[in-house]
Amino acid sequence: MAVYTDVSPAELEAFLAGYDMGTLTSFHGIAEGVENSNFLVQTTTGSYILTLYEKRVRREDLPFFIGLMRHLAGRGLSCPEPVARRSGEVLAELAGRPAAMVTFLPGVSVRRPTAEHCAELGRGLAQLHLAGADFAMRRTNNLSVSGWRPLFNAADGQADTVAPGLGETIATELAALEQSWPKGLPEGVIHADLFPDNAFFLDDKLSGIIDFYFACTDYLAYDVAVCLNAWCFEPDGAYNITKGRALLAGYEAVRALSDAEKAALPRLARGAALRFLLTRLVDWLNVPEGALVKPKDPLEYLKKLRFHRAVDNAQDYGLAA
Ligand SMILES: Nc1ncnc2c1ncn2[C@@H]1O[C@H](COP(=O)(O)OP(=O)(O)O)[C@@H](O)[C@H]1O
Ligand SMILES: N[C@@H](CCOP(=O)(O)O)C(=O)O
Repeated sequence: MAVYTDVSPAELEAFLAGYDMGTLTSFHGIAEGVENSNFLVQTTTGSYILTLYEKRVRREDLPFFIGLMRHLAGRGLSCPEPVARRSGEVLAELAGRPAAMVTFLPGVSVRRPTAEHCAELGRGLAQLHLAGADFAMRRTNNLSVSGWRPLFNAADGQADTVAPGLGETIATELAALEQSWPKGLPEGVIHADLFPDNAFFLDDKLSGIIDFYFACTDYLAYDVAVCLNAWCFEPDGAYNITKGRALLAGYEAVRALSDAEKAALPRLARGAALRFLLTRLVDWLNVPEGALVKPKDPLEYLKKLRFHRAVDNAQDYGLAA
Protein backbone atom coordinates (compact mmCIF):
# COMPACT_ATOMS: atom_id res chain seq x y z
CA MET A 1 0.00 0.00 0.00
CA ALA A 2 1.23 3.46 -0.60
CA VAL A 3 -1.38 5.86 0.61
CA TYR A 4 -0.60 6.64 4.20
CA THR A 5 -2.17 10.10 4.08
CA ASP A 6 -5.57 10.79 2.55
CA VAL A 7 -6.26 13.88 0.49
CA SER A 8 -9.80 15.18 -0.14
CA PRO A 9 -10.85 16.52 -3.56
CA ALA A 10 -11.34 19.98 -2.02
CA GLU A 11 -7.81 19.96 -0.50
CA LEU A 12 -6.33 18.86 -3.82
CA GLU A 13 -8.22 21.50 -5.82
CA ALA A 14 -6.98 24.20 -3.45
CA PHE A 15 -3.43 22.81 -3.75
CA LEU A 16 -3.59 22.74 -7.56
CA ALA A 17 -4.68 26.37 -7.64
CA GLY A 18 -1.02 27.16 -6.85
CA TYR A 19 0.09 25.63 -10.20
CA ASP A 20 -0.40 26.43 -13.87
CA MET A 21 -1.62 22.95 -14.66
CA GLY A 22 -5.31 23.37 -15.42
CA THR A 23 -8.14 22.09 -13.31
CA LEU A 24 -8.58 18.72 -11.65
CA THR A 25 -10.45 16.09 -13.64
CA SER A 26 -9.70 12.99 -11.51
CA PHE A 27 -7.25 11.50 -9.02
CA HIS A 28 -6.66 8.27 -7.17
CA GLY A 29 -4.15 6.76 -4.77
CA ILE A 30 -1.49 4.42 -6.17
CA ALA A 31 -1.18 1.01 -4.52
CA GLU A 32 2.47 0.34 -5.44
CA GLY A 33 5.44 1.67 -3.47
CA VAL A 34 6.21 1.52 0.20
CA GLU A 35 7.79 4.77 1.35
CA ASN A 36 5.52 7.68 0.44
CA SER A 37 1.89 8.39 -0.48
CA ASN A 38 1.49 8.67 -4.25
CA PHE A 39 -1.52 9.78 -6.31
CA LEU A 40 -2.17 9.82 -10.03
CA VAL A 41 -3.63 13.27 -10.72
CA GLN A 42 -5.33 14.10 -14.00
CA THR A 43 -6.03 17.70 -14.94
CA THR A 44 -7.12 19.47 -18.11
CA THR A 45 -3.40 19.70 -19.08
CA GLY A 46 -2.39 16.06 -18.57
CA SER A 47 -1.31 13.46 -15.99
CA TYR A 48 0.95 14.04 -13.01
CA ILE A 49 2.14 12.20 -9.91
CA LEU A 50 1.54 13.84 -6.56
CA THR A 51 3.86 12.61 -3.79
CA LEU A 52 3.32 13.29 -0.11
CA TYR A 53 6.60 12.62 1.68
CA GLU A 54 6.10 10.38 4.67
CA LYS A 55 8.23 10.09 7.77
CA ARG A 56 11.10 7.92 6.48
CA VAL A 57 12.15 10.64 4.05
CA ARG A 58 14.18 13.25 5.92
CA ARG A 59 12.95 16.78 5.20
CA GLU A 60 16.49 18.07 4.78
CA ASP A 61 17.09 15.58 1.94
CA LEU A 62 14.15 16.77 -0.18
CA PRO A 63 16.07 19.57 -1.95
CA PHE A 64 18.67 16.96 -3.04
CA PHE A 65 16.03 14.61 -4.48
CA ILE A 66 14.06 17.37 -6.19
CA GLY A 67 17.22 19.06 -7.50
CA LEU A 68 18.55 15.74 -8.79
CA MET A 69 15.39 14.81 -10.72
CA ARG A 70 15.35 18.27 -12.26
CA HIS A 71 19.05 18.01 -13.16
CA LEU A 72 18.76 14.53 -14.69
CA ALA A 73 15.63 15.42 -16.66
CA GLY A 74 17.48 18.52 -17.91
CA ARG A 75 20.30 16.22 -19.15
CA GLY A 76 17.78 14.19 -21.15
CA LEU A 77 17.32 11.25 -18.77
CA SER A 78 13.74 10.00 -18.73
CA CYS A 79 12.83 10.51 -15.08
CA PRO A 80 10.07 12.38 -13.23
CA GLU A 81 10.49 16.13 -13.60
CA PRO A 82 9.36 18.25 -10.65
CA VAL A 83 6.70 20.81 -11.59
CA ALA A 84 7.16 24.29 -10.15
CA ARG A 85 4.31 26.20 -8.54
CA ARG A 86 3.48 29.72 -9.72
CA SER A 87 5.67 30.93 -6.85
CA GLY A 88 8.62 29.08 -8.37
CA GLU A 89 8.76 26.64 -5.44
CA VAL A 90 8.57 22.90 -6.05
CA LEU A 91 7.97 21.78 -2.48
CA ALA A 92 4.72 22.74 -0.80
CA GLU A 93 2.59 21.33 1.99
CA LEU A 94 -0.55 19.25 1.62
CA ALA A 95 -2.49 17.39 4.32
CA GLY A 96 0.27 18.18 6.79
CA ARG A 97 3.03 16.61 4.65
CA PRO A 98 5.68 18.07 2.36
CA ALA A 99 4.37 17.49 -1.15
CA ALA A 100 5.49 17.82 -4.77
CA MET A 101 4.03 17.25 -8.23
CA VAL A 102 6.16 15.49 -10.85
CA THR A 103 5.55 14.57 -14.47
CA PHE A 104 3.93 11.22 -15.23
CA LEU A 105 6.14 8.72 -17.08
CA PRO A 106 4.52 6.22 -19.46
CA GLY A 107 5.57 2.57 -19.38
CA VAL A 108 5.29 -0.49 -17.18
CA SER A 109 7.69 -2.21 -14.84
CA VAL A 110 8.57 -5.83 -15.59
CA ARG A 111 8.11 -8.57 -13.03
CA ARG A 112 10.39 -11.12 -14.75
CA PRO A 113 13.16 -9.18 -16.53
CA THR A 114 14.77 -10.81 -19.57
CA ALA A 115 18.41 -10.42 -20.62
CA GLU A 116 17.22 -7.74 -23.07
CA HIS A 117 15.67 -5.77 -20.20
CA CYS A 118 18.92 -6.17 -18.24
CA ALA A 119 20.96 -4.78 -21.15
CA GLU A 120 18.59 -1.82 -21.42
CA LEU A 121 18.81 -1.28 -17.67
CA GLY A 122 22.62 -1.40 -17.72
CA ARG A 123 22.72 1.28 -20.42
CA GLY A 124 20.19 3.40 -18.53
CA LEU A 125 22.15 3.13 -15.29
CA ALA A 126 25.36 4.28 -16.99
CA GLN A 127 23.48 7.17 -18.63
CA LEU A 128 22.19 8.17 -15.21
CA HIS A 129 25.76 8.13 -13.85
CA LEU A 130 27.03 10.29 -16.71
CA ALA A 131 24.07 12.69 -16.48
CA GLY A 132 24.67 13.07 -12.73
CA ALA A 133 28.39 13.83 -13.12
CA ASP A 134 27.95 17.61 -12.95
CA PHE A 135 25.20 17.66 -10.31
CA ALA A 136 26.54 19.99 -7.64
CA MET A 137 24.76 18.71 -4.53
CA ARG A 138 25.98 15.81 -2.39
CA ARG A 139 24.15 13.43 -0.11
CA THR A 140 26.00 10.87 2.00
CA ASN A 141 24.77 7.31 1.59
CA ASN A 142 23.52 6.60 5.10
CA LEU A 143 22.83 3.00 4.02
CA SER A 144 26.44 2.26 3.08
CA VAL A 145 28.93 0.31 5.18
CA SER A 146 28.91 2.66 8.20
CA GLY A 147 25.11 2.46 8.33
CA TRP A 148 24.91 -1.34 8.44
CA ARG A 149 25.95 -1.93 12.06
CA PRO A 150 23.23 0.40 13.42
CA LEU A 151 20.72 -1.52 11.27
CA PHE A 152 22.01 -4.83 12.64
CA ASN A 153 21.74 -3.45 16.18
CA ALA A 154 18.17 -2.36 15.38
CA ALA A 155 17.33 -6.02 14.69
CA ASP A 156 18.11 -6.31 18.39
CA GLY A 157 19.20 -9.95 18.54
CA GLN A 158 16.05 -11.17 16.78
CA ALA A 159 17.67 -12.26 13.50
CA ASP A 160 17.61 -15.94 14.53
CA THR A 161 13.81 -15.82 14.81
CA VAL A 162 13.80 -15.35 11.03
CA ALA A 163 16.34 -18.11 10.27
CA PRO A 164 18.54 -20.12 12.68
CA GLY A 165 22.12 -18.81 12.61
CA LEU A 166 21.22 -15.64 10.70
CA GLY A 167 22.56 -13.35 13.44
CA GLU A 168 25.97 -15.06 13.39
CA THR A 169 26.12 -15.00 9.58
CA ILE A 170 25.38 -11.28 9.49
CA ALA A 171 27.83 -10.50 12.32
CA THR A 172 30.65 -12.33 10.49
CA GLU A 173 29.86 -10.72 7.16
CA LEU A 174 29.51 -7.26 8.62
CA ALA A 175 32.89 -7.47 10.36
CA ALA A 176 34.53 -8.72 7.15
CA LEU A 177 33.05 -5.94 5.00
CA GLU A 178 33.83 -3.22 7.54
CA GLN A 179 37.49 -4.35 7.34
CA SER A 180 37.71 -4.67 3.58
CA TRP A 181 35.25 -2.18 2.05
CA PRO A 182 36.87 -0.79 -1.13
CA LYS A 183 38.44 2.65 -0.96
CA GLY A 184 38.92 5.40 -3.54
CA LEU A 185 36.64 4.15 -6.34
CA PRO A 186 35.04 6.66 -8.75
CA GLU A 187 31.99 8.19 -7.11
CA GLY A 188 29.07 10.36 -8.09
CA VAL A 189 25.30 10.34 -8.05
CA ILE A 190 23.85 6.85 -7.65
CA HIS A 191 20.20 5.75 -7.66
CA ALA A 192 20.89 3.11 -4.98
CA ASP A 193 17.49 1.35 -5.36
CA LEU A 194 17.12 0.70 -9.08
CA PHE A 195 15.02 -2.46 -8.72
CA PRO A 196 12.67 -3.69 -11.46
CA ASP A 197 9.74 -1.85 -9.84
CA ASN A 198 11.58 1.43 -10.36
CA ALA A 199 12.24 1.05 -14.10
CA PHE A 200 9.59 1.44 -16.79
CA PHE A 201 9.63 -0.16 -20.24
CA LEU A 202 7.73 0.44 -23.46
CA ASP A 203 8.07 -2.21 -26.19
CA ASP A 204 10.88 -3.74 -24.09
CA LYS A 205 12.92 -0.52 -24.26
CA LEU A 206 13.71 1.35 -21.05
CA SER A 207 11.30 4.29 -21.00
CA GLY A 208 11.92 5.78 -17.57
CA ILE A 209 13.49 5.53 -14.13
CA ILE A 210 11.58 6.56 -11.00
CA ASP A 211 11.89 6.65 -7.20
CA PHE A 212 15.01 8.69 -6.49
CA TYR A 213 14.42 8.73 -2.73
CA PHE A 214 17.49 6.62 -1.87
CA ALA A 215 19.71 8.49 -4.35
CA CYS A 216 22.98 9.71 -2.88
CA THR A 217 26.67 10.22 -3.57
CA ASP A 218 28.60 6.95 -3.52
CA TYR A 219 30.70 4.60 -5.65
CA LEU A 220 29.20 4.30 -9.14
CA ALA A 221 30.15 0.62 -9.23
CA TYR A 222 28.13 0.06 -6.05
CA ASP A 223 25.03 1.01 -8.05
CA VAL A 224 26.01 -1.64 -10.63
CA ALA A 225 26.30 -4.15 -7.77
CA VAL A 226 22.82 -3.20 -6.47
CA CYS A 227 21.43 -3.84 -9.96
CA LEU A 228 23.20 -7.20 -10.40
CA ASN A 229 21.49 -8.28 -7.19
CA ALA A 230 18.09 -6.91 -8.14
CA TRP A 231 17.94 -7.93 -11.82
CA CYS A 232 20.11 -10.99 -12.42
CA PHE A 233 18.95 -13.63 -9.93
CA GLU A 234 16.14 -16.09 -10.66
CA PRO A 235 13.25 -16.72 -8.23
CA ASP A 236 14.94 -20.00 -7.19
CA GLY A 237 17.98 -18.01 -6.03
CA ALA A 238 20.29 -18.93 -8.94
CA TYR A 239 22.46 -16.22 -10.51
CA ASN A 240 21.68 -15.88 -14.24
CA ILE A 241 25.01 -15.14 -15.89
CA THR A 242 23.34 -14.37 -19.23
CA LYS A 243 21.43 -11.53 -17.56
CA GLY A 244 24.57 -10.42 -15.69
CA ARG A 245 26.56 -10.38 -18.94
CA ALA A 246 23.81 -8.34 -20.63
CA LEU A 247 23.56 -5.83 -17.79
CA LEU A 248 27.34 -5.33 -17.54
CA ALA A 249 27.82 -5.11 -21.32
CA GLY A 250 24.95 -2.59 -21.51
CA TYR A 251 26.57 -0.53 -18.76
CA GLU A 252 30.04 -0.68 -20.32
CA ALA A 253 28.70 0.31 -23.74
CA VAL A 254 28.05 3.73 -22.17
CA ARG A 255 30.59 3.96 -19.31
CA ALA A 256 33.60 1.66 -19.04
CA LEU A 257 34.37 0.28 -15.59
CA SER A 258 37.94 0.89 -14.42
CA ASP A 259 40.19 -2.02 -13.40
CA ALA A 260 39.75 -1.02 -9.76
CA GLU A 261 35.95 -1.04 -10.11
CA LYS A 262 36.04 -4.46 -11.78
CA ALA A 263 38.27 -5.88 -9.04
CA ALA A 264 35.96 -4.45 -6.36
CA LEU A 265 32.72 -5.78 -7.90
CA PRO A 266 32.45 -9.01 -5.85
CA ARG A 267 32.99 -7.10 -2.61
CA LEU A 268 30.50 -4.38 -3.64
CA ALA A 269 27.95 -7.05 -4.57
CA ARG A 270 28.36 -8.66 -1.12
CA GLY A 271 27.85 -5.24 0.48
CA ALA A 272 24.78 -4.51 -1.62
CA ALA A 273 23.30 -7.90 -0.67
CA LEU A 274 23.99 -7.25 3.02
CA ARG A 275 22.41 -3.76 2.79
CA PHE A 276 19.09 -5.11 1.46
CA LEU A 277 19.22 -8.13 3.79
CA LEU A 278 19.52 -5.75 6.75
CA THR A 279 16.84 -3.23 5.74
CA ARG A 280 14.44 -6.05 4.89
CA LEU A 281 15.24 -7.78 8.19
CA VAL A 282 14.52 -4.61 10.19
CA ASP A 283 11.26 -4.07 8.26
CA TRP A 284 10.29 -7.74 8.67
CA LEU A 285 10.72 -7.50 12.45
CA ASN A 286 8.86 -4.18 12.69
CA VAL A 287 5.68 -4.41 10.63
CA PRO A 288 3.40 -1.73 12.10
CA GLU A 289 0.26 -3.28 13.58
CA GLY A 290 -2.67 -3.09 11.18
CA ALA A 291 -0.50 -1.83 8.29
CA LEU A 292 -1.35 -3.08 4.81
CA VAL A 293 2.30 -3.60 3.99
CA LYS A 294 3.74 -6.92 2.84
CA PRO A 295 7.36 -6.85 4.01
CA LYS A 296 9.94 -8.06 1.50
CA ASP A 297 11.71 -11.36 2.20
CA PRO A 298 15.11 -10.81 3.87
CA LEU A 299 16.17 -14.40 3.16
CA GLU A 300 16.14 -13.75 -0.61
CA TYR A 301 19.15 -11.55 0.11
CA LEU A 302 20.81 -14.12 2.38
CA LYS A 303 20.93 -16.49 -0.63
CA LYS A 304 22.41 -13.73 -2.79
CA LEU A 305 24.97 -12.92 -0.13
CA ARG A 306 26.06 -16.57 0.01
CA PHE A 307 26.47 -16.58 -3.77
CA HIS A 308 28.70 -13.48 -3.72
CA ARG A 309 30.87 -14.87 -0.91
CA ALA A 310 31.95 -17.62 -3.28
CA VAL A 311 32.84 -15.16 -6.08
CA ASP A 312 36.30 -13.62 -6.25
CA ASN A 313 36.39 -12.47 -9.83
CA ALA A 314 34.06 -10.08 -11.70
CA GLN A 315 34.13 -12.41 -14.73
CA ASP A 316 31.96 -14.76 -12.64
CA TYR A 317 29.21 -12.13 -12.97
CA GLY A 318 29.59 -12.16 -16.76
CA LEU A 319 31.93 -9.21 -17.12
CA ALA A 320 33.83 -9.34 -20.42
CA ALA A 321 37.50 -10.29 -19.81
N1 LIG B 1 6.62 9.72 -12.44
C1 LIG B 1 5.85 8.64 -12.42
N2 LIG B 1 5.17 8.27 -13.53
C2 LIG B 1 4.35 7.20 -13.52
N3 LIG B 1 4.11 6.45 -12.43
C3 LIG B 1 4.75 6.76 -11.29
C4 LIG B 1 5.66 7.86 -11.22
N4 LIG B 1 6.14 7.93 -9.96
C5 LIG B 1 5.56 6.93 -9.27
N5 LIG B 1 4.73 6.22 -10.08
C6 LIG B 1 3.89 5.07 -9.67
O1 LIG B 1 3.81 5.07 -8.25
C7 LIG B 1 4.37 3.85 -7.73
C8 LIG B 1 5.10 4.14 -6.43
O2 LIG B 1 6.16 5.07 -6.67
P1 LIG B 1 7.54 4.99 -5.88
O3 LIG B 1 8.30 6.23 -6.18
O4 LIG B 1 8.22 3.68 -6.15
O5 LIG B 1 7.00 5.02 -4.37
P2 LIG B 1 7.78 4.78 -3.00
O6 LIG B 1 8.81 5.87 -2.91
O7 LIG B 1 6.68 4.91 -2.00
O8 LIG B 1 8.38 3.41 -3.06
C9 LIG B 1 5.24 3.30 -8.83
O9 LIG B 1 5.35 1.92 -8.75
C10 LIG B 1 4.48 3.75 -10.07
O10 LIG B 1 3.40 2.86 -10.33
N1 LIG C 1 13.90 -2.06 -3.17
C1 LIG C 1 13.90 -2.31 -1.75
C2 LIG C 1 12.72 -1.72 -1.04
C3 LIG C 1 12.43 -0.26 -1.37
O1 LIG C 1 11.17 -0.22 -2.01
P1 LIG C 1 10.75 0.88 -3.12
O2 LIG C 1 9.30 0.59 -3.39
O3 LIG C 1 10.99 2.23 -2.48
O4 LIG C 1 11.60 0.64 -4.34
C4 LIG C 1 13.93 -3.84 -1.49
O5 LIG C 1 13.58 -4.58 -2.41
O6 LIG C 1 14.26 -4.24 -0.38
